[in-house]
Amino acid sequence: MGQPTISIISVPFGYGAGRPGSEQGPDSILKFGLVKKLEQLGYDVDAGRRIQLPTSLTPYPTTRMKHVDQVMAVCSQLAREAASAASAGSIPLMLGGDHSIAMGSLAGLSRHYPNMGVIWVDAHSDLNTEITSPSGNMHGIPLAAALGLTQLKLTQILPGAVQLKPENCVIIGARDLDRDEKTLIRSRGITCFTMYEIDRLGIEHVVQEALRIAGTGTDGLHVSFDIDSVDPFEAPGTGTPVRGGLSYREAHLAMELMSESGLITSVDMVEVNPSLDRNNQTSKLAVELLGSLFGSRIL
Ligand SMILES: NC(=[NH2+])NCCC[C@H](N)C(=O)O
Ligand SMILES: [Mn+2]
Ligand SMILES: [Mn+2]
Repeated sequence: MGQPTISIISVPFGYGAGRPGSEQGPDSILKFGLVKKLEQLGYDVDAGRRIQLPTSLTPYPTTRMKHVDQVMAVCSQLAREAASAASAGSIPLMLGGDHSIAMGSLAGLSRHYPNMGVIWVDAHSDLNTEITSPSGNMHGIPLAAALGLTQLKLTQILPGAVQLKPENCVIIGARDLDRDEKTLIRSRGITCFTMYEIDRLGIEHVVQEALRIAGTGTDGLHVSFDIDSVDPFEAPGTGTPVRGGLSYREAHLAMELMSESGLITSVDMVEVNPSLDRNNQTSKLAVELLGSLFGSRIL
């Protein structure tokens, strides 16, 4: 049986973050050999899709949030690409860019997988709203938006998009949550394996649980991987680093286990910021981790 096609969608967009540089993420990840790595694993790779910020933008109602029009324009285009790649039967792999682009991924994918599960690997929960965001940065709201908790709706990004159900959504690696995010996690019953649970239960148990929760009774399983989930010692090239993150092996094992499940239907790799990196360590790590997620093994 042949491997499916992986459709890489580059999203060189960083206005959702508080500091520039993540727009260089896709080119850097590609430069460090992602396509070759995936081809060696036996996939057909289509790496030609690239989302650009259009020159004319539809103005959206202004809120405290920064660059909403730009985020919406990019996410709308991305949503169309992701939906078309998924309906063509391939695995969409979105290279960010900051994490606001996940709203585009999820809007598009949800049209193809209306009962989708999501595993959100991140130091943060990205569950702020236009009201609660302490920063006004759009990369702090995408999970809340996908759950229908923000004023901005996925259907404004792509007609026909379907919002996520909280019971199909699991966060792994959290260690920097804002007060209102904590309240939301509890009140909506979102499963959140913080670093505390990872320390106590081990990453294997946590990932197996996540796969069970987000992968049971769902019709697709999306992994949204924010590189800041990994400890800044291993992944310094990111805009909002937080100490106490996943170790190098924990991150790889999480990817290996998700790969072995055979459940993953789409992936975001976001928040790689080459301008903050040390010797391209973070871009190279992103390539390696995607290798593990798509079947690379030690032996
Ligand atoms: N995708 C990210 N790196 N998000 C960081 C969010 C930080 C903070 N919670 C905020 O809303 O501003
Ligand atoms: Mn994030
Ligand atoms: Mn983050």
